[in-house]
Amino acid sequence: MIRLNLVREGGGPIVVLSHALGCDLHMWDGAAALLARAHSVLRYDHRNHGASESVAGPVTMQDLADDAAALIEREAEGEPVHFVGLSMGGMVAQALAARRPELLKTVVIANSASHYPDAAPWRTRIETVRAQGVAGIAEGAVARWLTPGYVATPEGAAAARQLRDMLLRTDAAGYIASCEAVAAIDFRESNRRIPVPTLVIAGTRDEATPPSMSEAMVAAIPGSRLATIAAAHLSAVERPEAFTQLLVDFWRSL
Ligand SMILES: O=C(O)CC1=CCC(=O)O1
Repeated sequence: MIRLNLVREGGGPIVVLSHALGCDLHMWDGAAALLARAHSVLRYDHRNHGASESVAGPVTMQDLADDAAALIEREAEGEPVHFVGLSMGGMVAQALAARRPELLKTVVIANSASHYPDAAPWRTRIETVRAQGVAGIAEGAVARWLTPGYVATPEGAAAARQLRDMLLRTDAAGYIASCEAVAAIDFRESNRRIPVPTLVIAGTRDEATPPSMSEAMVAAIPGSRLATIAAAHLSAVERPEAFTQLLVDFWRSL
């Protein structure tokens, strides 16, 4: 079993937070503080990210979902959890919900995709990281993550700096392996078999995973709902109050 770094805070129903590519569990600092008022919030670093174990060699999204399943089995001790994944975390959520639904009470897939019709941008990104390290893609990544208007505020500028530092701490080989896993996803069929109540969240200003990708997931996942947030790719960072309110409203509505 891969050793995953985790933080657990608060008390109540368990909410597991799964972060984006090139981030770590601190991506959730704002949202976790709000959720921990009434929930037991468990956030973790994916393998090859943050303070979790680095594993040499290729990785698939199913490997990341298996890591999350092992974590839930150990930490939740049989209690199904609310699983919230953003971007790559949302891809883990899709894999987990199709293969291990018994572990989940609900699933939230935010700013994510079920498939990339064109893998060429991922090949370019991988080549850039091979040549220049993660620093070579840092500026572009942060520009996709937050809206310029938010970054122009003192709070947004601090968030942008924190995210950039997070990305720069990510090991290049682990980042490349994760990009390969992201580029290869195809949940278009398995999403039709997700039996868990599902909320899909789209950022209206998200150019990395535009709202059309969220609409495609909602069309595939039985009974799923779509909500939108006026934010770029890391909606939970830019709008933590709006993001967590959507989660709470969704859970209350069931
Ligand atoms: O890094 C990006 O540009 C967008 C992204 C796709 C999957 C993920 O986690 O982030």
